[in-house]
Amino acid sequence: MTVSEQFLQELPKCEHHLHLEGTLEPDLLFPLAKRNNVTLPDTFPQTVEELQQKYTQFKDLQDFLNYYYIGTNVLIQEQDFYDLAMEYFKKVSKQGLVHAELFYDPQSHTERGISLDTVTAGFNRACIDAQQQFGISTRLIMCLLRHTTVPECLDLVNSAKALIQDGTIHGIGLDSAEKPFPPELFKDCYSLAKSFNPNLQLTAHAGEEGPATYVSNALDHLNVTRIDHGINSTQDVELLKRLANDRTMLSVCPLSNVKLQVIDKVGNLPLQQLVDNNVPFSLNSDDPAYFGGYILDNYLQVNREFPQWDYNTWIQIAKNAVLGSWITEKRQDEILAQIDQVAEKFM
Ligand code: HPA
Ligand SMILES: [Zn+2]
Repeated sequence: MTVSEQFLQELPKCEHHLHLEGTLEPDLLFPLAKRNNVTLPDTFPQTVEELQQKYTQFKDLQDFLNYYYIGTNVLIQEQDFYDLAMEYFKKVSKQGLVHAELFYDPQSHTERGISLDTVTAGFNRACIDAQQQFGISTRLIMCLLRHTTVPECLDLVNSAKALIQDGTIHGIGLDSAEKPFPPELFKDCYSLAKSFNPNLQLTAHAGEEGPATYVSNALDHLNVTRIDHGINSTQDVELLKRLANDRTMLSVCPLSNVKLQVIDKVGNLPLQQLVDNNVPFSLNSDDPAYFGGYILDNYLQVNREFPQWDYNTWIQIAKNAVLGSWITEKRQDEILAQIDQVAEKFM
């Protein structure tokens, strides 16, 4: 028996794996290119329809990233970053999202001469407005691009010192092409960032295309307390026990995994194995403009392909997402109470 879609719509949801640059829909990309006089490469699709067609399938993570980084070129002014994030908040405010922890990739902008402060100011202003207008609480997570060099990442961390110290940047993440760049390469970058603020939270993409050892190495060498994707953790039973014991949450991205051909269908994700091993995970959209769905779409597809999950299973997933969020106990209690209210209504 599947649960009702109305229940999943109303269930208070927390998102932990969302790249703000990955919310750039084709129908915003082209107007921004025009507004900022940015010429896209000749080989890039020239219309919204052609671009949407391209987004129906990617060969792998790198194929997607090639489009993703071209897309970032249209973001120039502080207002562009604000508009981008606000479009995302408007959409997910209608999908039951109550809390969002948001990645952004400063190096994809600083390499084009756009300052870290411009990018962060635009995104942060949108976060403040999202709280006011939609009641969505937020955290910003600055990602290091693993295809760049360690000295470049150290420079970024140093330039972010004040933003890390004042908490504007709440966490550090690690993204981009995974397999050639194992997590331990970035050990010094993580420890430097943490030295700026002991309350800084740490996470990293691992075990998306890379093996389970990348997940263990991220835990051992980067001291992360969360793993992004992490689905290949299921290759290692001892690792699953460790994740369960330490309550290390995996931020899983079902539609992304299918679009990047990490898995052939959502139903083949090892989610039942995670449930059975008591490994906490949340369901997320990753780069929704590219992967064909926002957070609710991910919940709905998982429900269709895991029809054995009942209301209790879904409520536990929603609660694990709250408990894995980097928020105060007060905010956790608020969201947990909202979940109980919805549970009462449907069960
Ligand atoms: O899914 C992803 N994986 C790695 N890097 C990324 N950068 C944006 N999205 C992703
Ligand atoms: Zn990601």
